[in-house]
Amino acid sequence: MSTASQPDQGSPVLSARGLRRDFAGFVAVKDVDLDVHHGKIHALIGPNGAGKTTVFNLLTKFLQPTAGTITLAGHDITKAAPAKVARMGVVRSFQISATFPHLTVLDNVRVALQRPNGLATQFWRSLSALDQLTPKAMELLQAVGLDNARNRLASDLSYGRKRVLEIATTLALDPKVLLLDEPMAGMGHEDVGAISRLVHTIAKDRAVLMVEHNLSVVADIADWVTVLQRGQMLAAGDYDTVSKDERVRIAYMGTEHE
Ligand SMILES: Nc1ncnc2c1ncn2[C@@H]1O[C@H](COP(=O)(O)OP(=O)(O)OP(=O)(O)O)[C@@H](O)[C@H]1O
Repeated sequence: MSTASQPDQGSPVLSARGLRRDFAGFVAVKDVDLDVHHGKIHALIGPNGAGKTTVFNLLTKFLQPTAGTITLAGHDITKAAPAKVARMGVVRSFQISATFPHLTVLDNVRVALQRPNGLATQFWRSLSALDQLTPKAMELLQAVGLDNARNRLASDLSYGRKRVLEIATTLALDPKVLLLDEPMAGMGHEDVGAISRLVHTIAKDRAVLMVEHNLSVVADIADWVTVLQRGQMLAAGDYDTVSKDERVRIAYMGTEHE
């Protein structure tokens, strides 16, 4: 498709062209082009099995593409290792398991701040070294609205606030591109509103690529939407445009969204 580019946005931070991934002869992702821009939210949507997670894994280099190119700020990262890509600022938010349930909210963020690349927690630093990270950790907790819960154990937080903490630990890595994998999954109505506002705020300072099944959230906050079906791009454009696309309507027909 030729609709990957968003008009008048300047150069994309993260860009993929002709992305393809085969698994033992099965083509999970084919001919995918997408651009993720600073200050914008790009949503990747599509029915189950459409290839969204595979695209995420390709962009973060957890999977090597069978074909295609990926560039970050103009540098070709197609063959770069996951740790390098993370160090260059492409950070994927893993789900709640990325936080430590028996640490406090503050300690979770302090530990995240001492990680060099977000892929592994290194050995613990001394307490005094962690103390130096407290002001920055508090700044992050304030930004996401968790400062009043700083001394609570992560395991005691509500589901929605655990997701917020998880986002805070991801922000500790100061990503240029933040990839969010279904940030609203399992959320109640109130939490969806809060996380949507948070993602919207976060995207002011970075590029966000988000896989999200909740289409009203996509309608509210996504600047650009790519629709995948059976591994291929079905449509790309702003939400109004893609939601009116007959092929997209058919792809979603029979689901709760249409
Ligand atoms: N490691 C793998 N080996 C073989 N097939 C795979 C592998 N990973 C993904 N697939 C297949 O690739 C296709 C796309 O899967 P993927 O998980 O990327 O879709 P998705 O859009 O994220 O789906 P969902 O919304 O259900 O999470 C599916 O048919 C899946 O079975």
